[in-house]
Amino acid sequence: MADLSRFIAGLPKAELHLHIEGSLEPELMFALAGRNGLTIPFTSADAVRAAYQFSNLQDFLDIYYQGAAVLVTERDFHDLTVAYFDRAAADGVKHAEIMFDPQTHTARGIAFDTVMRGLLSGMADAKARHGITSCLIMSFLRHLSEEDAFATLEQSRPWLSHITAVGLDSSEVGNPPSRFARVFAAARELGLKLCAHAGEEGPPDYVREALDLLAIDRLDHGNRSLEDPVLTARLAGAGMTLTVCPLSNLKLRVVHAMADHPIDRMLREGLRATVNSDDPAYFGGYVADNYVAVAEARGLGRQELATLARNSFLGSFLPDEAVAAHLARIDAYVAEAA
Ligand code: HPA
Ligand SMILES: [Zn+2]
Repeated sequence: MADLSRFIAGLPKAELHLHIEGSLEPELMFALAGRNGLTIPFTSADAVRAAYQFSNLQDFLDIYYQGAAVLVTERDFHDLTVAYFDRAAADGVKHAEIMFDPQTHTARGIAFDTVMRGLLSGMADAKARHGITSCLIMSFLRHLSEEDAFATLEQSRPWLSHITAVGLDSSEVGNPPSRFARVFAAARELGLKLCAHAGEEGPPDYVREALDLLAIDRLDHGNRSLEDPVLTARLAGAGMTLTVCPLSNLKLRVVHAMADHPIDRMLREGLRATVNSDDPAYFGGYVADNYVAVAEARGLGRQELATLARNSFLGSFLPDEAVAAHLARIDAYVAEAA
């Protein structure tokens, strides 16, 4: 397995499903709380980690929004972003499309501009230090109203040249994509790409709504699509990218055991599946750990791992020439490793 881990770490990859707030490690959480004069209800970073036991998505979200409350200044968002990229660089990430949740911050009185300045300076730092390219996906919290999402889209207007896509995250069941059809249409009018979490806990119908009512460009998670063969064939036929997050699936009990993870079934069904970390500080691993986890549990070999890495660039919002260049690097890497 050491060989396969080394192969995975060196494999050029894009990360397409990463919530930057979900990369907040407990140590940084404590440091930021101290810097900002805030108290957190834990005595140590280890105690924070010990509390990360979830039985479903909502359990996780409750603790995740609480953790994000230590992010206050532009420097906090910058430091968070730099820490993610330093870790991602070690995992062979060459490009990352990062989700952020402005409403988690603006609801606490943090200015939209503060969030944007911190994230963008961290991304510039990552480009300079590691050569990693990146872009931003502004995600709407689906437990909040359509009106709130529209207000967020309005706030983002001065920053639109720095935002590539919108997303839809938070509590899925009971908050179907249909609630956000109008705000997604407005985002599309503004030239933004569209992503949505669907089929993580929600039924295949939610995935269908994301396709038919939101006209998404990319599907986040999508696991439960497999319950519906017609939907699965449709996703495969459309070349829809699924941003699958194995360790997240395990921690949030979307799968009962990694041995049951459907990543190889997805590939066999012709789905353009990718592997991502979602909220690595909460789910126990960054992107390479996710590749290793499915490789071990499902017996994936180098060819399948390379397919997953190729899919990550094919499913990215990078221009065609950049995608082609990354694919050529993967081919060269696989040939050299053989
Ligand atoms: O996996 C997730 N699902 C929904 N919302 C989220 N916000 C952060 N991570 C997630
Ligand atoms: Zn997610």
